[in-house]
This record gives sequence, C-alpha cells and structure tokens, in this order.
Amino acid sequence: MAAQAVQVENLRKRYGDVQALDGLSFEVRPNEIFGLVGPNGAGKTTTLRTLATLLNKDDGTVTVAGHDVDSDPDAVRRAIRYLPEDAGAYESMSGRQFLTFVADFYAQGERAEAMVDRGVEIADLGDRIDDDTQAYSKGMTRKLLIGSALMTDPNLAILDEPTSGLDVQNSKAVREVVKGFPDDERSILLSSHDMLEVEYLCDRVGLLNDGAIVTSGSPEELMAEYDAENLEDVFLEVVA
Ligand SMILES: Nc1ncnc2c1ncn2[C@@H]1O[C@H](COP(=O)(O)OP(=O)(O)OP(=O)(O)O)[C@@H](O)[C@H]1O
Repeated sequence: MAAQAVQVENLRKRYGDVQALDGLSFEVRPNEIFGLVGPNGAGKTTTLRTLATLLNKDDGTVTVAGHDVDSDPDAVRRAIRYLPEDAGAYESMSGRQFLTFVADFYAQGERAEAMVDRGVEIADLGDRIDDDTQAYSKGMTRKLLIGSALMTDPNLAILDEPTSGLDVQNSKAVREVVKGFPDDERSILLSSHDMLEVEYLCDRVGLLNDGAIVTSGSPEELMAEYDAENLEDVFLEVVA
C-alpha cells in the first residue's frame, strides 16, 4: 500500500510560554485534498512549516510521502512544494524567467521546459508572464507562485491560503487547478479561512484549535456530526 502523503502523530511545539502545537495528529491520504482550518493562532502555519522542514518540532512524529522529517529531511524537501501565505517572487525577473529559475532545480532540458510550460499555463497571466514580477499585482504574484508550486508535480503541495489576495474570478481559476491536481501520487494540504472554499475543495478537513485537532472528516461528515448546514457553522461551534 502506498505511504500516507502525510502522517502526523502527537506533534508538539512551544515558543517560549506559548504551546503552539499540543499533541496534534492527522493524516493526509494519497489522492486527497486535506484542509487544515482553525481560528487565528490555532497553529496552522506552525504545522505547515514543520512539515516543510522549516521549523524543528519539540516532540511527535511527522512523515511526508513516507519520509521522516528528522531522519530524512532532504527526501521530504524533494517530495514537497510549500507556498507560504506571504510568499513573494524574485524581483528583477519576468514571470517566465522565475518559472525557469525554479524548474532548473527540479529538471533539465525538455523536462524543465515542459515544467515551465505547465507553470505558464497554471499561472494564466497571458502576455504579462514576460513582464518583470516587480510590476505584478498581489494577485498576479499569487497566481505565478501557484504555477511554480504545482508545475514540478510534488507528491505533496502545501498551500497556505492558496487564494489569498485573489479576486473572485482568479480565485475560481486557482481552485479549479487545485481541485484537479491530486492523483495516486499527489496530494494537497492547504489551510484556508474561507469555509466555502474548504467545503468545495477538500475531501477531508481537520479542525484545529489551541494546537490540537478537535475533529476531522469530510465536510459532509462534519456537518452531520455538528448538525450544521455548512462548515462555517461547524467551525463556529468547535471554536466557541
Ligand atoms: N516565531 C514565533 N514566536 C513566538 N510565538 C509564535 C511564533 N510563531 C507563532 N507563534 C505563536 O504560536 C501560536 C500559533 O501560531 P500560528 O502562526 O501557527 O497560527 P495560525 O493558525 O497559522 O494563525 P493565523 O490564522 O493567524 O495565521 C500563536 O499563539 C502564535 O502567536
């Protein structure tokens, strides 16, 4: 059986006096979009950064695509792409040059060119792909970064607020790309404050509060469990 895309068990992380993660456990399965949702300060970014090997945990076990973040961080880095909420592109490069720059880390020759073509397609910036990224709006930069994250076909794409800063039309376009991404070897872990988005995109959701998962399941299961009409009501009930 294929390894889980993500397996997190009893994850703990403290910053000074703040217990940011307090025994967090969840899994992301192959071919799945998993949404991590929770109020401000619940520990979402801390979790995503730990999975991305950017932050050391205090305790617990974390494996990504079957690789342990402590014993094999390089394999984890090869298996993932992480898009932070506040990520920017490199300045003094066009969008296409940026995609080429990223693709060169992952492939050579025709494979790299095909990656860039895919990135250009996902970013969907038309002629503006050849403009300097310094001249991009926030939304254009976000689309470029989504293209750059997904074009390399990671086993796991970790997307922090994927549609942050995007207008309605562009949010919809990005959601369609995200929705079509998973297959048996590719999964998505995302965090979002937009419950409509989470309900539409995610196969399963983990509701995080005070550094632990309070409940998880498909949006339908959670709505049934809390006798709610939508995920927003589930969320409000859980964090009340
Ligand atoms: N570098 C840091 N130093 C000290 N405390 C931190 C640091 N980073 C996060 N924290 C604290 O850890 C807790 C979890 O923060 P985290 O950013 O993971 O939450 P979040 O769920 O991503 O929040 P948001 O929805 O507001 O982005 C919060 O109490 C936060 O203040």
